[in-house]
Amino acid sequence: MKTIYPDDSIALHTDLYQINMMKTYWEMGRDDLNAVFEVYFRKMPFKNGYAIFAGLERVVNFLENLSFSDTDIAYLRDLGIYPEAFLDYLSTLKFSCSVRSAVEGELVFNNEPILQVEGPLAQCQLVETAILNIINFQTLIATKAARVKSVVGDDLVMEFGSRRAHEMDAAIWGTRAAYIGGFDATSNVRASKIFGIPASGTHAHSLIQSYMNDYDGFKAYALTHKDCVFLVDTYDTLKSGVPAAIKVADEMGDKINFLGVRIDSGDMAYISKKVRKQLDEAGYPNAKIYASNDLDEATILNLKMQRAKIDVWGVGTKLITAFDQPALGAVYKLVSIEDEDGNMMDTIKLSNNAEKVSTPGKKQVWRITGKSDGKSEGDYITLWDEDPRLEKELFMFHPVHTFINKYVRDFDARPILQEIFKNGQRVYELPDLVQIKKTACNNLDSLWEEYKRDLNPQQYPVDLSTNCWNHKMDSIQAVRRSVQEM
Ligand SMILES: Nc1ncnc2c1ncn2[C@@H]1O[C@H](COP(=O)(O)OP(=O)(O)OP(=O)(O)O)[C@@H](O)[C@H]1O
Ligand SMILES: O=P(O)(O)OC[C@H]1O[C@H](OP(=O)(O)OP(=O)(O)O)[C@H](O)[C@@H]1O
Ligand SMILES: O=C(O)c1cccnc1
Repeated sequence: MKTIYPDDSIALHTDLYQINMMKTYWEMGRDDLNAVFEVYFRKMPFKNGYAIFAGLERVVNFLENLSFSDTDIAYLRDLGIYPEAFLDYLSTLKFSCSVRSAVEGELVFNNEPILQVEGPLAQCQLVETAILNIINFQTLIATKAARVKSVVGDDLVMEFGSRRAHEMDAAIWGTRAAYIGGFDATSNVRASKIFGIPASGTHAHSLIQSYMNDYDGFKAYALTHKDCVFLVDTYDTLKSGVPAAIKVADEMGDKINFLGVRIDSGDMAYISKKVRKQLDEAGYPNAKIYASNDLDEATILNLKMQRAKIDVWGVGTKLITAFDQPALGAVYKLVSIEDEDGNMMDTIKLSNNAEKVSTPGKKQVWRITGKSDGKSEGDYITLWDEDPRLEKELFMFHPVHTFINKYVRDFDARPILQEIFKNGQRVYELPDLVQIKKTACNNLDSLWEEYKRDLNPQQYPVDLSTNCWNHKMDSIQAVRRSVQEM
């Protein structure tokens, strides 16, 4: 019979193979070797020109609470594959790694480290799954949200996705990521309570259906609420919904704030123009038109092109499920490991595809901006102990097509990976969510327009320092030699 374990700690939020590798490391006396792993993704999500990093707060929560509970150990014992001494080792395990990461709201790009974990090999291995789980999802949704925000401009955009999200965690953390990426409010009350995101909402078709007609439904809502946005498309938007909304607004006068109407079906360009006219003619030029119905950045842009008279956008399914690209594909790779003599040995993963060959060694990413205009020149990946701020001139070149290159002078260089944990102790204070949202917005301001456009943006340069590039070439040669010698 299945054993019931009364609690659900998060230490087991990992893949079984991580624990199996931990066992190998532990039995072979390698669990404490110092290791460096880096997180990066290979392709820009949605073919976008940038991604917005999100998820660090949850990663921090996870790492700060990382320890195996009694029932975790009991469960692992019940699997019958781990000896008692190994279970004892797990039960006393305390997170002692150092973590460096991009901060939330930072712009990040493909093929650069966005988070780095350094510490005992076994621990680094254990945390991979949760870190990727969190960063992959939240960064994806923040980026999708930024794409939507880029087309709505100054219009308000509300997150409506909870009912279609991939379960409750995705609704909550996806909403937070959407807020970071530029959304203004959410319909999810719990996300609003937890994170302080403004809550916002209209009403559903069921309210109108329960009264069997628009007028009675709107009237009932108006008698029970000050702020009113009426959903006008249940039966017939132009013949019934909007006239009923106007009638109720007229009757209620100052007793309500008639904020506007929502349309949720039909040709929203055509209908919104007609609705605008009806509202204006009835003396409600300030009543806003809200729209929802499977919206995404492409549909919104198209509706704007058709001069749809929509003021507020509700976006659910296609945002929260990252409909057109359901996974970011970030990976977590070992880049350096201590040998038996205590020296750090950098590691590489080869591939026939040049873009897929990993870059060995512990690295830092520097955002290079022009001193005069603060605009981005590109990202510059160095080995950890290099500091481009000490250089007068940088030679920046494409890591695969090296003939694409430039010299940069009069630049500022800002390190992207910040110290978050030092030997298991958090040294980074988590910023307020509003501050994170502002950071994302300011970062986007410093990015040239050509990287920000929705369709076919220019590829943002992510270059390797000469030292980093030489080190990679030497490592490739060394591996090839050792393979030939076998
Ligand atoms: N003028 C428009 N231009 C481009 N896309 C639009 C326009 N109007 C609506 N859409 C989008 O077209 C998609 C489908 O709309 P469609 O009218 O087929 O469905 P619907 O109105 O929801 O149908 P139903 O009446 O059964 O609810 C939605 O994603 C909607 O956002
Ligand atoms: O289309 P999305 O971007 O996912 O936005 C959320 C959708 O959820 C609601 O529809 P639903 O049919 O679930 O409920 P309703 O009865 O309120 O229309 C709402 O009317 C939106 O259409
Ligand atoms: O408040 C709304 O209008 C709303 C909320 C969730 C989903 N769709 C619409």
